[in-house]
Amino acid sequence: MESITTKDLSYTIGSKAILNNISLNVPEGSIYGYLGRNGAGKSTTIKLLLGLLEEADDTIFIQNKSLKQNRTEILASTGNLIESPCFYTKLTVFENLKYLDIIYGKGRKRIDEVLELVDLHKEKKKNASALSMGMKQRLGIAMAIFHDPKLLILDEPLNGLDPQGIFEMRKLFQHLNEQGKTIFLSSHILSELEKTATHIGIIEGGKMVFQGTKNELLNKVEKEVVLKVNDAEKATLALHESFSVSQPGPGKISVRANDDKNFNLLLKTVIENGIEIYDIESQSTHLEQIFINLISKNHD
Ligand SMILES: Nc1ncnc2c1ncn2[C@@H]1O[C@H](COP(=O)(O)OP(=O)(O)OP(=O)(O)O)[C@@H](O)[C@H]1O
Repeated sequence: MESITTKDLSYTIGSKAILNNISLNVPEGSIYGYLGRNGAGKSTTIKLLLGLLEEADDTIFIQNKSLKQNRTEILASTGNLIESPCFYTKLTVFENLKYLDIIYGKGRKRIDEVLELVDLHKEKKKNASALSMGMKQRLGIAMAIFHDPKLLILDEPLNGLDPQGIFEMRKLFQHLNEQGKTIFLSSHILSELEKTATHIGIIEGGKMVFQGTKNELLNKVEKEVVLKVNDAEKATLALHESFSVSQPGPGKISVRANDDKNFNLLLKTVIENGIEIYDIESQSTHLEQIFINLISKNHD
């Protein structure tokens, strides 16, 4: 089942198209990273998903239910964190959760459970204002998950955190995900999502330019293999039908291979043609480069 689907979601402000036919498919149980540069449309999408902006048509479905028609029920099973965490700075960590318990009536056990989950039990007596940035963000998550929602929607939750804070948040996302929660989080930094997300959606200029599993994105990684050989001409001839080959220097050929099988075929072809290999250098395209390529294609 899909946790979130949008069917050609569009949004305009005045005459400006902010989102253009966004069709999200967020599988239940996934950690879905929504990636895009500043101004790409991530926050607008999230505000629409949370009913904070009103969509013109009936195009957003959460757990297969129309958001427009089941807003209260859907929001009751959703937790969210939009940019900075929301809590009372003059109350302690415990008091902030106690306050939520007055609203939800989940009991003391739930407060302890949540404190344990976000690893803030040792800080429960501290004033929220005295927490480190990472701890504040974790308190924000604690507030968002207190009512035990199935779906968490987080806008740039790693923004401003130091490496340790990012590491702890990642651990927390994985832990929450193992507990069955679907996590939809946005970021403008691919490396922030690369380690955490199971699925990735990339948005640029209000349009989706990629959506799929992280492995599908990783499959776009190309290896550039440089071989030092005894006969570069012969190697080029043997490979040119199946590969894009160039000769970067004397006795060297450079070949692009887009997956492990391709790499294996490349070496097999060279060896079967009786060419001697003296050295192999292999360099993968960085995922950031793939992101940039996908984005710039959209501008062509
Ligand atoms: N109220 C508004 N009026 C006019 N333009 C707006 C408004 N809100 C957003 N926009 C424009 O819509 C586009 C998308 O903005 P949005 O905040 O959704 O992007 P984003 O991907 O979340 O970027 P950021 O990470 O910078 O917040 C931007 O060009 C922004 O300037």
